[in-house]
Amino acid sequence: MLGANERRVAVHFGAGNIGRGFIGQMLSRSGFEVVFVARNEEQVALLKQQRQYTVTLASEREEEEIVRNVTAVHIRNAAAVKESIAEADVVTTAVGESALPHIARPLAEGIEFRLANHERPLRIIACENAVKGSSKLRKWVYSHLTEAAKEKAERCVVFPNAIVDRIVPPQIGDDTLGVKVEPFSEWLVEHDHGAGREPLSIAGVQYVRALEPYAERKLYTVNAGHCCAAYLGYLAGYRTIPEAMRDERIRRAVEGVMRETGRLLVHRYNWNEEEHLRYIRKSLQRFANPRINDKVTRVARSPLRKLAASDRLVRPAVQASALGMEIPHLVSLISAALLFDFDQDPEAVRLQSLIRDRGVRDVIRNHMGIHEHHPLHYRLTAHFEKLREGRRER
Ligand SMILES: NC(=O)C1=CN([C@@H]2O[C@H](COP(=O)(O)OP(=O)(O)OC[C@H]3O[C@@H](n4cnc5c(N)ncnc54)[C@H](O)[C@@H]3O)[C@@H](O)[C@H]2O)C=CC1
Ligand SMILES: O=P(O)(O)OC[C@H]1O[C@](O)(CO)[C@@H](O)[C@@H]1O
Repeated sequence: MLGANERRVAVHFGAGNIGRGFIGQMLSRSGFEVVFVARNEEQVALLKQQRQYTVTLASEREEEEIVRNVTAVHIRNAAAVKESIAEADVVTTAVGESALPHIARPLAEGIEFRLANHERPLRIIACENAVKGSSKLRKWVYSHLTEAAKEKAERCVVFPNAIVDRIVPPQIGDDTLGVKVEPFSEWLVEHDHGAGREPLSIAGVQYVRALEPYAERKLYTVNAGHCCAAYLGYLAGYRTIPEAMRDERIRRAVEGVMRETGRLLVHRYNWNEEEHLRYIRKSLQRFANPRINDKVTRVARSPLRKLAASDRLVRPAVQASALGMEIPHLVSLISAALLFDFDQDPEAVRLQSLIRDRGVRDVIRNHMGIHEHHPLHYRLTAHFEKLREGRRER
């Protein structure tokens, strides 16, 4: 892919599951030297020392790939972070949506340093489960830039939005850097007109002119369906997603949610129904993969983020309801999400304290943005109460 003396550098913020298990792997495959910016001291030391790690597929043959030409710098090593950004052709992130504001300052300092030296094009791609994650990151980064740097950045730095899809659960075992991942993967990036150049060639990346339909397809199908297995699985007492998916009642509910959002998507984008059904079936297969030991509490994590008006649950429910579509499975799923009370998840603890202190109607109105006069408000409240009662009686 590269000329003999050509060196290409990618800086990736967050050496976690998707960072090592997907983004780092693809960047390394494409011939980039990958510099992880991480906050875990042990990981930084190991990446610097070993310069490689192994990605194993959760498939029958458990194929392995060595991801080479990687290194790391600690997020607090400001000078090293700046220098890496100055050299980079692309910067990616997978730190979690809520951590984006925290990496904005080091990123902005790196951009200022870079722009003082040269104006080569730079792409910054947030690979988070977030609606328009790169645009949000751009706003935070710009809040730290001087006016002069902003002006230069307008000319040569772009923030194309992206979606990434691969199930990568937290890793178990002794290999601190190794990652086990599902065989499926998808990485879609908005075509970056901004810098006025050819999009950067990265293995596994598909460039699209309009990201929104794909983003909604992923959010409303894979993410909503996966959540359904997690929240219903949690209430039923299952530990892992594959265990929950073996419960026929839950499997049917997961499929029901994806069919409801599917009707909405097919209507909105005029898609071929059969093709979308194949996507749903593929998602069901992915969730049930017995080789992925994925805990229900991981997939259910951060319920306040997942219950936000713009996210995977409320947004399709409100859109479908506006079109007069029946959505009983989505209503059950959202009600189950409101009952997620895992005490090691800070957002679940906060959610439960909001419900306790202010009542569920307040959460539905103020957090989820569904007002009392909306038909969904009553249905959600009633279903939540029914589920809560059933749980008390058990
Ligand atoms: N794991 C998965 O299956 C998928 C995850 N995603 C998205 O990718 C993002 C990351 O998810 P995971 O990899 O699962 O989480 P993770 O917790 O394994 O990785 C996040 C990493 O970011 C690091 N981090 C957080 N704040 C930081 C900071 N200020 N500076 C430097 N590093 C920082 C953490 O130390 C951690 O290593 C999330 O937005 C998630 O929604 C998207 C698709 C699939
Ligand atoms: O829970 P989050 O942070 O949105 O991200 C993880 C989700 O994204 C996925 O990886 C799908 O790409 C699922 O594993 C999971 O539902």
